[in-house]
Amino acid sequence: MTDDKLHFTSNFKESGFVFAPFNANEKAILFPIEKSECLTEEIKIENINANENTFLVDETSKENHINIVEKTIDKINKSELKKVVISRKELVKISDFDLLEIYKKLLHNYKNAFVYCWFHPKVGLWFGATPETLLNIKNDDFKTMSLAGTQVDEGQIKPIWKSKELEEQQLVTDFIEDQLKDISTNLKINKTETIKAGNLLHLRTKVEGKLSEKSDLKSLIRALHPTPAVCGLPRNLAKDFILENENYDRSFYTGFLGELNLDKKSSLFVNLRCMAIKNKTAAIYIGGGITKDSNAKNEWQETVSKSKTMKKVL
Ligand SMILES: C=C(O[C@@H]1C=C(C(=O)O)C=C[C@H]1O)C(=O)O
Repeated sequence: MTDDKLHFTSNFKESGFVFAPFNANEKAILFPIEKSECLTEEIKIENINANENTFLVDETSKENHINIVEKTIDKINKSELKKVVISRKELVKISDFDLLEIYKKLLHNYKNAFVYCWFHPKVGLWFGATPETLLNIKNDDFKTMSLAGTQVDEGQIKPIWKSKELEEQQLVTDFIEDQLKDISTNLKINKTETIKAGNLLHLRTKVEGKLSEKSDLKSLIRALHPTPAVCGLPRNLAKDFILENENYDRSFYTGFLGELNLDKKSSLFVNLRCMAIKNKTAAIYIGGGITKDSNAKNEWQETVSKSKTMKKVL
């Protein structure tokens, strides 16, 4: 960027790079294309040190997370809530911080993720390696996905998914279909498949369609974000529950980021497997979907597994 001012999107008709928070009522930051300089550089990623550090479990965070997950399961059993994504933030001290080294390690380790490093002097420094596309759109043809359900990749040839994960992911697919049916045509829901994201496996269903003439990019983004992959169902109830109970600010985690209206294309990703760096401390953000069939200890373990995506490069 050619200045350090904060710019925001107003209607998603602007061009540039967008960085949007989880809370869709808050403004999305824009690096406007007319104030940006695009440089391309090839990054060599050989000689990557593959040492894995060990990180101690913070027992207080563990207890807090288990408590809030139990409260969420209870709420789901007693209300019309079907799913809520509960997350937490874990602080990790970094001894020798090297921006380029971290970025190279992310690229090296997560070949099929959208790997990014984002900085604004008034907001801070973020890194991520996300497996989830919010939206790819060219002219009016768009692609999105339903991504949910998690298990650790132990090299299993044909992973077996329990009904909890299958149902949880189906909720996301049904939500996406429902949200898109009035603003699109030619909607196609593909077969559900297993994908690998770092040390984890997820269930993914690709969805594609054509944006209706009477609709626009803003309504498409609003229809999708936040999906129940990162928020819950019903969306507004889940969002209120998250804002009241998570006890911390998700800020840009589970928001979205990417290129907006460049050459008639937008490529937006859900901000997952990410961290914000401040004062030699990384704040790693991790969460998971809670349904009536969740087990609080397993949900804690799932966030520990997800945190390894970022810990591996620190
Ligand atoms: C919320 C996160 O991931 C999301 C939740 C998942 C789940 O509950 O199984 C799986 C993939 C993502 O949609 C995260 O990584 O922090």
